[in-house]
Amino acid sequence: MDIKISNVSKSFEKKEVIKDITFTIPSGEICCLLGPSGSGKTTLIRLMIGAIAADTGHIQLANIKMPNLKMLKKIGYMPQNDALYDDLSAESNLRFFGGLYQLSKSKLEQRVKEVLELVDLTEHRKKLIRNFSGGMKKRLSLAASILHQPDVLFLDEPTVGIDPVLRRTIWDQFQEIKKSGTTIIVSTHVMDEVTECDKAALIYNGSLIEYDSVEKLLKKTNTGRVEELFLMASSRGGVVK
Ligand SMILES: Nc1ncnc2c1ncn2[C@@H]1O[C@H](COP(=O)(O)OP(=O)(O)OP(=O)(O)O)[C@@H](O)[C@H]1O
Repeated sequence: MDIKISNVSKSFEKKEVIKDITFTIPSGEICCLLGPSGSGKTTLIRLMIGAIAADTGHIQLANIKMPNLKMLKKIGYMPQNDALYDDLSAESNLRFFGGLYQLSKSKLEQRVKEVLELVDLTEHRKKLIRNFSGGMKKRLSLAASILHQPDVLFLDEPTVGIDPVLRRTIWDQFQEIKKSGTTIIVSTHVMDEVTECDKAALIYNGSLIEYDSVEKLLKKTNTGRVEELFLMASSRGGVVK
């Protein structure tokens, strides 16, 4: 499912936090959103999933204008802060989310089993979330976001607080999900994650300052190093043409 963002602007309390952004994410690609804290990445994701509406411009997922309730079943969203129920077990959390997506009972049980295996939490499925570590919560959030096999998956800083070994495992899972044709949008501050992506959108102070394949963006830098992309995203003046 491709995503077209056309001249989108959004203000909160008269402060414009997304400024006339236009770009298209092709179907089946992984696109990362890079930018310093407060640059507007989460707001852009919330606009794309239809959680909030743009003030001007529009967003289309597979040619359907957002927000659109019917699209919810096709979207997976892993928020920055885990939206899990502390007093429920891992599998009860998944069943709850599966109910929201209106999966049939048999499909739900099959998917709960599959996603728990994928994120390596099968043996912890009966544990309450309040007894989970941060990394386990992240993995369960990921499992919840892919339970209904979405066509497009939005991941807001999915590996914050996760050790490098687990991060590698999680990225292997993203690459597997991509192979099934799912489009993935991920916001990140982690250097090595950028090279896992097909394209990168550099966002600074609510504006899109660069959008291209990671390969081409790296060629535009002086050093060819990912660090420089972060510097580009952190300072408009740092853009190398
Ligand atoms: N609901 C809201 N009401 C008012 N201001 C908001 C709201 N949501 C976001 N903002 C403001 O919009 C700007 C962009 O925030 P956003 O969370 O999108 O940035 P971000 O790039 O995701 O940051 P981070 O990397 O720290 O998560 C910030 O100045 C933030 O304070």
